[in-house]
Amino acid sequence: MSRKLCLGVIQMAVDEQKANALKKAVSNIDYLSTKGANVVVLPEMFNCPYETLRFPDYAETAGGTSYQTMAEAAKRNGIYIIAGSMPEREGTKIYNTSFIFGPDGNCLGRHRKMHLFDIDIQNGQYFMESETLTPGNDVTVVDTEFGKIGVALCYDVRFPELARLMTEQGAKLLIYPAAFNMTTGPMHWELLLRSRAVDQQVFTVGCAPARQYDSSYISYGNSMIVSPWGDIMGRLNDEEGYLLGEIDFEEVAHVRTQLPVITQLRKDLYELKLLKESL
Ligand SMILES: NC(=O)CC(=O)C(=O)O
Repeated sequence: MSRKLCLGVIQMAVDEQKANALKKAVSNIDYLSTKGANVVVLPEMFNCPYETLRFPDYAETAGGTSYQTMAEAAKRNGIYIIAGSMPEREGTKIYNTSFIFGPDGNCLGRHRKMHLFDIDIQNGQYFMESETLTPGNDVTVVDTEFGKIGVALCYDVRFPELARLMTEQGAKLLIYPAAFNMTTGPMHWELLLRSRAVDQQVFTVGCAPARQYDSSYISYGNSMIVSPWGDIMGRLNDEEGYLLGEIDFEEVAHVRTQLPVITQLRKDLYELKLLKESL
């Protein structure tokens, strides 16, 4: 019998001063830990403006200041931290990376955004992450005392294949640190998080920065937690704030027993294959 998990979701505004962003993230983490959170999630690029040309300036190697600050916060509070994402430098490459820390402060896993956000919408949002970023190649599922958690980033939520691969690896909660915008957010954010929850029969979580109208990329906000039935368990608006939600992993089995789409997959007719284990 698994224990219920108390999930904390932090929707914070971006601060261009990295030291301030880290301070704000830590004080929110500490606060949610006092409220009982076992797992705390931060938004995509929580320590950096969401602008491709600034990623190189803000990038750090794994083990850098931002990484250490998150590891220490996890250990001090004895909780799991899904550290949103940050620009990660390795050699000449920069990735959009989410580091995941356990209650002992050790890094349990790392997700490098697999699908880069390269879009150009008429009269709407333009963004080209590939101008400065390299995509990751690995599916990320980490084991916790509560059960397995899958982590992917923002645009990754649009790819049901990745959600299915995480689910096939046993994830019952899919966490997406993200930063949808004012073009795609109103159209697709809720739809995608609820779709991934329903098609994989898992909990899904989207954690976004708060909306700032004076920034070059305006986040939609609306961080939310969705149940395996597709119900919205908690949702913020556009301002800074947090969500606390109870995640009962037993609920996944409960839903799948009543509506057994996962076991009804026609694997005799089609399959989804991971072609490369790791690059
Ligand atoms: N910012 C993203 O990666 C994705 C996004 O905003 C969208 O898919 O829309």
